[in-house]
Amino acid sequence: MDNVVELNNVTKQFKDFSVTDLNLQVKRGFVHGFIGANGAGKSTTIKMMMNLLKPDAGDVKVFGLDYKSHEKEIKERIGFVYDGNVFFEGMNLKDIKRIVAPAYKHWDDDVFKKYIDQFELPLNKSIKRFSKGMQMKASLAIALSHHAELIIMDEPTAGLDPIFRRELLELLQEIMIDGNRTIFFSTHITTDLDRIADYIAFINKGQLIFNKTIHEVSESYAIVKGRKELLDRDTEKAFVNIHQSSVGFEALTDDLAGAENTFGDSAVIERATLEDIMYYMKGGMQHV
Ligand SMILES: Nc1ncnc2c1ncn2[C@@H]1O[C@H](COP(=O)(O)OP(=O)(O)OP(=O)(O)O)[C@@H](O)[C@H]1O
Repeated sequence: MDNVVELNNVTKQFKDFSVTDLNLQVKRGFVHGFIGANGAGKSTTIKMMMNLLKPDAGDVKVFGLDYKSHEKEIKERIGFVYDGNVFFEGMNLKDIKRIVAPAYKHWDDDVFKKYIDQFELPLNKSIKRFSKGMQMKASLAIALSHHAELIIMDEPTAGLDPIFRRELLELLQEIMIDGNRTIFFSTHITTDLDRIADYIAFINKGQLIFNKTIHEVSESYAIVKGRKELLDRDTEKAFVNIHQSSVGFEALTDDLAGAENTFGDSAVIERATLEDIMYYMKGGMQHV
């Protein structure tokens, strides 16, 4: 199984924040969700994947190639989707197509037309008058029209209404059917991932906490709830983080089987959602 993206020991240092020694592989043919709280380093990481930001150390490989000698080839094979000012402000989709199409070897006018119709996008309206959802659709239509093998999206569902969010997720599922495409997208709306992601990478304060299949995540992480007496030096080792009250505790474990062994029926053990994991990982020891 080959990796379409490989980040090896990647570090980027800003004044008050750093992404540190990041190792991340994205496998071909899967939907990979990238989660983390606000400011965790998702956009910074994605920008390094896109060569919009240079790492201070480590290396980035996309399709097994590096940007130094293969930038054009890599960019041709990636569709980068985000809602910001992707295009020149005053332009409409017709103008943009005229400029963008010749830049891609595999541009397909029929596919472009198909998505413009499907997304009900006006060709003659200035992009700056598009809503957030329309900008996202326009950006996605372009990525799909040049047959991008890897679609990278930075927060594609943020700020979208629930109906369009669901439509977008369905569309992403549809475009995965041929088996050769890969989607990597960041989000903090973790419920989106339950629907479509195969892999989840979780970044916290600039450090990668895990990169696992969604199945592995649900087989390893759990919330344990019980009486305070159950906690001692040994049993506490099972937990990533514990929230205590005067009588009881709730804690996150990354070793579901171990916790079941330790606590048996004396505690309530529930599968942890991605939101639970993000929440418990955010701080140090806390009290409820
Ligand atoms: N060019 C820059 N110079 C200095 N600091 C930066 C720069 N870009 C990002 N940062 C800082 O890096 C941190 C991580 O930002 P980043 O945008 O990667 O987070 P994020 O996980 O994408 O967050 P969000 O979900 O809020 O978009 C933030 O504290 C941000 O202020």
